[in-house]
Amino acid sequence: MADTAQAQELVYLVTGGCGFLGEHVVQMLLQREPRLRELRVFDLHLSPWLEELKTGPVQVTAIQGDVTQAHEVEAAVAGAHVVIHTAGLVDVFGRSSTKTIYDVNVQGTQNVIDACVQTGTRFLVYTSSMEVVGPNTRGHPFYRGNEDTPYEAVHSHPYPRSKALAERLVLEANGRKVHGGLPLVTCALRPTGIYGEGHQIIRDFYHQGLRLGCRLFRTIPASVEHGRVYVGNVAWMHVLVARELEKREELMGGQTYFCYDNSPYKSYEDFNMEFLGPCGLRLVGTRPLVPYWLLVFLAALNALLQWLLRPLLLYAPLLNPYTLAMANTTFTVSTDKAQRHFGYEPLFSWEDSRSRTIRWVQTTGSAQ
Ligand SMILES: NC(=O)c1ccc[n+]([C@@H]2O[C@H](COP(=O)([O-])OP(=O)(O)OC[C@H]3O[C@@H](n4cnc5c(N)ncnc54)[C@H](O)[C@@H]3O)[C@@H](O)[C@H]2O)c1
Ligand SMILES: C[C@@H](CO)CCC[C@@H](C)[C@H]1CC[C@H]2[C@@H]3[C@H](O)C=C4C[C@@H](O)CC[C@]4(C)[C@H]3CC[C@]12C
Repeated sequence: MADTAQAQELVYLVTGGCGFLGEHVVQMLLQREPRLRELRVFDLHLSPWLEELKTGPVQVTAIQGDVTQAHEVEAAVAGAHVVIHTAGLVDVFGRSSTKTIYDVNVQGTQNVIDACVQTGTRFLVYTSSMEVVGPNTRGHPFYRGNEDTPYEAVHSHPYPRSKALAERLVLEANGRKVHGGLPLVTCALRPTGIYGEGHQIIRDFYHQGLRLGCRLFRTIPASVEHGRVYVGNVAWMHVLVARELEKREELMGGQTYFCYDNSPYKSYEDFNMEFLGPCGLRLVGTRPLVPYWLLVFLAALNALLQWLLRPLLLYAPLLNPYTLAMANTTFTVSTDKAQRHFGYEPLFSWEDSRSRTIRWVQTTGSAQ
């Protein structure tokens, strides 16, 4: 818990604070922000673990609310010094309509910005995504790129499009006068694929592997590298940015930062095997066992079935043309911008991140 010897004066608001990343941000703030007086956790669905936090030295206020409702957002933001906006609809599988994705990710972000302006909150950290850059629909590789690497960002899917629009809103809001006359200071963090305790897709792959006799079958060439970052390090970056924005507003205001750490560059499937292997699963094949044209066909078939079945039921498998393109396109980041701008170093080593994730898969994996 926070060091109570320092003056506890700050009020933070974390939107989406009960999500996969949001929970880690909440825990990290409690452990690593000694100036915290109150932590407001705003989410559509409040988690039971919040109750346990209410007995600590920091006042934890749980707020059940919807970012699409401007009045709810404004009430939550009023009096906060810093807002960390992680709430979002993460959907690349077609579970939600395009309109719902835009309402939550774009209008919800606009509501957060407006609430900061109206109530006088000066510091806003936005959780963006690598997907505002790519991979693009043309499958161009982004190999060890950084924030300045030229890349043709072409979005056809509502999720990356919504994240790109929302990120632009946040960056354009930097410098706007908030209530009281001082400027708003904003920045955006762009995680690559996050992994760690609470990562639902790893759990799904684990259960799929168990059903297939402790095997998974390689579908993506091992040479396609996919950027991944440990959730604890992403949370740590959020906490550091929130802390440093005040001191370095000229340098950091309006900036974007990829989230990175020392996780190895691997294909999506080989990376997952770093955790699933020690849990008893095996990846069969050194090369893809299914020809690529067949995967393309199956992905298109899934999209067609989703569309045909929509009036009757929700059919949203992992494989669709977009997720196939993502998994099959190299997108890796190599940058030190966060280190240069605000002194970020990963808090968790790769070995630590890996063993924490393995432990989590082992303990929660069989409980389904
Ligand atoms: N998971 C990743 O690999 C990844 C990578 C890059 C960026 N991101 C971004 O990180 C953020 C968090 O993602 P996550 O993986 O933790 O997702 P998540 O779904 O686990 O968490 C999102 C949280 O937002 C909440 N939320 C959704 N709609 C809301 C609404 N209308 N009002 C209030 N709360 C709402 C959800 O209840 C949930 O608790 C998102 O903005 C996402 O775009 C995630
Ligand atoms: C072809 C399949 C057979 O094994 C594999 C499908 C894997 C996909 C389901 C995932 C491959 C890449 C993932 C995405 C990536 O890690 C980055 C993301 C950014 C973030 O903002 C949200 C999550 C995600 C879109 C993530 C989702 C799952 C993949 C598409």
